[in-house]
Amino acid sequence: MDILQQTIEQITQPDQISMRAMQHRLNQLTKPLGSLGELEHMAVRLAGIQGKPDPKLERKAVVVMCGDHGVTEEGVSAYPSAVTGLMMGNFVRGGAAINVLSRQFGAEVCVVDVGSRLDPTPEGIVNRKVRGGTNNMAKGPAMSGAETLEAIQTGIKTAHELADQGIAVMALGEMGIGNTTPSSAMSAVFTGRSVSELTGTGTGLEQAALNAKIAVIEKAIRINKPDPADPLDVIAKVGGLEIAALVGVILGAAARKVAVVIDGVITGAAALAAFRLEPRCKAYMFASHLSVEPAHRILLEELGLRPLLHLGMRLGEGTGAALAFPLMEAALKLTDEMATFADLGLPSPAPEPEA
Ligand SMILES: Cc1cc2ncn([C@H]3O[C@H](COP(=O)(O)O)[C@@H](O)[C@H]3O)c2cc1C
Ligand SMILES: O=C(O)c1cccnc1
Repeated sequence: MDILQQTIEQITQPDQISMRAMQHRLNQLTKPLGSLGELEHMAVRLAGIQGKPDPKLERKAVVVMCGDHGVTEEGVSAYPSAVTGLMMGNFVRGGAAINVLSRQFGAEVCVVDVGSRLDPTPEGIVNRKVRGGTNNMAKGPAMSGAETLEAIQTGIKTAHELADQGIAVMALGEMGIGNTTPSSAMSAVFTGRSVSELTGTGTGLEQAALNAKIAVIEKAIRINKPDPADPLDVIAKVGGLEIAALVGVILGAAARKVAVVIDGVITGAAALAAFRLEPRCKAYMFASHLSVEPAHRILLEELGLRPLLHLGMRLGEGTGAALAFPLMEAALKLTDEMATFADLGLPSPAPEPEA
């Protein structure tokens, strides 16, 4: 059996008993029932994911998957393809936005080269290059089926390595100039919505260039005919290497009972692909923020996930996802440190959980 199938079969439902225990604890705390809103849902979900009534987030990581895109030759990004490699150097030196946020929140940054054009892969970046960039999807499939599987396996392997190191939550990030194009294409194929409704300006295209980007995506879907019912076919034909690797990270993390935080539209497209491969992985996903890219809202709706933050961000790298770390930590700290009604000598306002 291949690694992908094995991983999918390892994904189970979160632990209901731990979730009930956490909900019971929340109900005893000195606050009106349910008044901590999403923070309460997060605490309950983390208990279920970790299978413990007192979940912990001692170690956190941001996984930044990097890949280049052949479709950039169609002028779909406001920036040249070489910026992918330049930013990879920036990640190593600690100067990118994601480095700053990770330092602030005490998270590790794991940068993986799955498919950049940069050669050699700089020291400090995990070299798991499947190939140096995809083919131009406006002319044919972005990748072969074998390359897609290899990139997904890279993500699974990365998730296992991080889980082995004791990482309790993985924020998903990516770097790949042009990658809002495959993300919109995948979103259109998976949801059946129109490309024009889903596609945004990415790094900042002008209106004429946005119209051209929409036409390129429509052409890629027309000529490749990805099968909406076959997520691997969709990723191969109109996806990307780093997007495939992110699908692997999500499935691998879910198999290891580790929470994953979705970032913007690119990680969102990977999340919907992972969900279509195995719906049970959704129980391990958290949505961090709502990106400016129009497809992101549709992707999160399709997944049934509510974003925690609305900051008008459109950066990627895992920056929105990292911002969820302090909120998750706040949720758990509240459940650990708040007094209960019993501490005040008052009766509990909530019924005991069922045995
Ligand atoms: C300097 C710079 C840093 C970035 N960090 C993330 N992205 C983001 O922008 C790219 C996607 O947008 P598009 O599809 O329009 O190219 C991805 O690399 C994404 O991570 C960046 C883009 C730039 C220019
Ligand atoms: O939604 C995102 O994360 C995003 C949007 C534009 C460009 N890069 C990333």
